Amino acid sequence: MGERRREGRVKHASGLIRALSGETLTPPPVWLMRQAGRYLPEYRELRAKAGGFLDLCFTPELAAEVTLQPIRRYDLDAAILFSDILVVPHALGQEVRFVEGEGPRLDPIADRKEFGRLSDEIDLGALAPVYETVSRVRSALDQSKALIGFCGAPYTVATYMVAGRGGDEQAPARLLAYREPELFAELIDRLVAASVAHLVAQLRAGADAVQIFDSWSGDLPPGEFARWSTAPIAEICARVRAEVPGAKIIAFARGAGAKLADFAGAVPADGFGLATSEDLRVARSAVYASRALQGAVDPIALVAGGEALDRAVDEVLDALGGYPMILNLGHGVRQETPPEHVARLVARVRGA
Ligand SMILES: Cc1c2[nH]c(c1CCC(=O)O)Cc1[nH]c(c(CCC(=O)O)c1C)Cc1[nH]c(c(CCC(=O)O)c1C)Cc1[nH]c(c(C)c1CCC(=O)O)C2
Repeated sequence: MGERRREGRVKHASGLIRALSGETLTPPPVWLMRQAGRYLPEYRELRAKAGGFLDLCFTPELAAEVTLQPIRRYDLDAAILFSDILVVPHALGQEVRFVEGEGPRLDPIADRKEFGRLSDEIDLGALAPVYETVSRVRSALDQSKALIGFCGAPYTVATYMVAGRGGDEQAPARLLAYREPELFAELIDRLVAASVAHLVAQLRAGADAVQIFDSWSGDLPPGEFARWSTAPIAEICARVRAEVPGAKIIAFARGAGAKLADFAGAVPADGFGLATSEDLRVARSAVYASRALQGAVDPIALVAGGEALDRAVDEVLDALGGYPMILNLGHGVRQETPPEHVARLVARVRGA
């Protein structure tokens, strides 16, 4: 077989997938949580035409365009599917609305009777436009770039399903977990199964990796964290891999802090996301050296820009460099971020 022909058949792995396979790359691959969104003028323009936020998520042509906007502008190493973690409760039959300027609103699930209204299984047909978006983006994206699919972790999604809203409203879910642990466990199990199905569908549609976002579990005390965050996420990883062997997975338990060592010991993910507040050197020593760490530039340093941003990037590169890493923020890009600061961050990472 000629050299040329062989080359043509080899799929060259992107930097993100190589880092998730345990390679140390200098410079590391870079992408940002919430890299698409309201800080970008081209997003706001398209959003104004799309109607509601969920309409945008469920219109493949537009959702694919929004996914690609930050790649065109910044040449990032990975695109993340434009969707939301709350499409899962939607596909389980819970009413989900996005109220302009206020965030998500759901019909809260406070007791067994309300839990009984949920579907037993996720309706993947209702999410067909999401998987079509994945395959459109994968065809449009250069092979050197990875496409990341995602879901919310069961605990984080449950906080929205129980409270009916976001923000600092995790108390209703925590109360339910203490008062009716069997009911809460059933809700978490329902979400584990739904998350596995949703992630497998994204991987089969062309996603190269998936990230599990646990935005709120960091606040839990260790015993509750082990039960409602670590165990369900570990189960999702194992069940996804049973259906898609070799699937690449990033687990982001935001603000796990000292709980990270046990979390990373129990969760068989390829990479672990770190929040802004983590001590990165402590985190590095707490996780097997072959697993990639991802993070954790302060999104507020990205708003500030200038030399403060350069320093924030350098500190992350110094703390996580020399091992497999992915440069990201410690949480999503904020709406007030000047778009040119993202270009500065990418240039700094690449040593330009
Ligand atoms: C908790 C959570 C949600 N959604 C998500 C999380 C986990 C990560 C985190 O902690 O931020 C995850 C998410 N949400 C969105 C993405 C798309 C991909 C990306 O660019 O990262 C991802 C990965 C788009 C979005 N999801 C949402 C928007 C804004 C919608 C708009 O344009 O009006 C976007 C771009 C809406 C959303 N969706 C959610 C909230 C609380 C809100 C309202 C707050 C806000 O508006 O920022 C739930």
